[in-house]
Amino acid sequence: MSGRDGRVSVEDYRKRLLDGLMPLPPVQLPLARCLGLVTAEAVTARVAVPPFTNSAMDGFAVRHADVATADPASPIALGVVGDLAAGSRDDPRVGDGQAVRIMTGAPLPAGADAVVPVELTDQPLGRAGLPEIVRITGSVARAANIRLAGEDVAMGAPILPAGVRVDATAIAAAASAGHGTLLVHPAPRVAVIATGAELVEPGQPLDTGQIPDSNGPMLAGLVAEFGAVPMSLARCPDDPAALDAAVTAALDLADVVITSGGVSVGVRDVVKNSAVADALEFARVSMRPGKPQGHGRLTASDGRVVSLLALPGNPVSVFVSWFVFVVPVLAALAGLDPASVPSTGLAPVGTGWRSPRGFVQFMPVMRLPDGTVAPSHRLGAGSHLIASLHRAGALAVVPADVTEVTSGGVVDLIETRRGS
Ligand SMILES: Nc1nc2c(c(=O)[nH]1)N[C@H]1C(S)=C(S)[C@@H](COP(=O)(O)OP(=O)(O)OC[C@H]3O[C@@H](n4cnc5c(N)ncnc54)[C@H](O)[C@@H]3O)O[C@H]1N2
Ligand code: MOO
Repeated sequence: MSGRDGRVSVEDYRKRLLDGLMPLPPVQLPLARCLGLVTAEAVTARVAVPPFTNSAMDGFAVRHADVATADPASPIALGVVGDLAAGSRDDPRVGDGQAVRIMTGAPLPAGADAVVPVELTDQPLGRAGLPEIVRITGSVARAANIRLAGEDVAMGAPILPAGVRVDATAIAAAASAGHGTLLVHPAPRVAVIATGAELVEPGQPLDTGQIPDSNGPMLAGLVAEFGAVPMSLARCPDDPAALDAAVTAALDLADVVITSGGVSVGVRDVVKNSAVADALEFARVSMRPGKPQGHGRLTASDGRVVSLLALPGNPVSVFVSWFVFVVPVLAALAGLDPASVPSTGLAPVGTGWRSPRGFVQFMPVMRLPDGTVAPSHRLGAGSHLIASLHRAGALAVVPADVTEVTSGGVVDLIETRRGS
């Protein structure tokens, strides 16, 4: 199914990829397996946080009225009637003229309405026997050093909305509010197929016309960097039957299949010449690099619908296509709003460059010490410049009607570096 592919804008092509794409069916997972996944329902507190009123200090639980006038010159002596450690189930009562020794996090005993830190008593800091009498050498306000039950979050109050990525603090919130599991969308599983008769395993000697496969390892790395699950990495010669077999195998493993190469107008462009192509739509997207693209939805043997994204072969085109098309697809499957990705920004331009009219240009740029950006390679946006791409921390996005990016102006960015 080759022939003339329709010309389409970046925005319209992205819409086609996302049209009707639903999040993966949610699963209930233990908290330890939820990191990076997206909540599939709103989470409310099963228990109040804190679950009971407790002490914020190591010291003595007292009646405020008893110690209101205490100071170093006229300490107030109280009888110690109990000793509460965190986790203690004892239930002493503080009466007039009495105190209970208490540790941070222990439940406030009945009758007490303030906690005096040990520093404002005659007791030694750290390990010490329980005294019969404590002398309070300074006053504290009523309710001082007390953390009220539910003052962080009341029972039944919202903890996490649906549709947010679970990070470490979200896990802590859910745990503290009584949850051991969360209903989340699983991470999309991704299979990668690099096509091209010229490709050899990285590190192997090169015969005439051969190049190392860099797209395959890069895509597998991006899959992992973006919290999806790399399932398989296949390399496929320019043989349509081999590609069809590789895609059939990938469909059974993955929620998304990504191919690189073989989507242009060459006589051997393998993706276009395969039987799989009958289920794909090919387009020339008004962007540079990344112009030739293909996509479709295929059915795995178990009936699941799997998105296939057929990216062009040029390595920088693959990298650009990842951010512009694959990241929103993965976000939609993961349960996120695809419009919220990739992360973007603005930067002043240090060194300007030219951009082709009629195409959105994605220029790999690096940040200079003065905070401005400049192309990360002297040859600019060449789609084959893979060995220098790691120097770029972002892609500058130049609108289709702009032909010159000038030093001193500003430019939109897609941030491409993660975890730093
Ligand atoms: N007559 C035309 N020729 C080309 C056009 C066009 O419009 N008319 N478009 C060019 C553009 S733009 C791109 S992008 C490429 C896309 O072509 P394919 O998707 O068919 O990709 P291939 O031909 O298979 O490979 C292109 C290039 O990338 C290298 N490559 C491929 N796979 C890998 C890999 N896994 N690791 C490293 N490098 C890879 C490959 O050797 C080629 O150099 O078409 C242009 N041509
Ligand atoms: O669109 Mo191609 O991806 O410019 O190199």
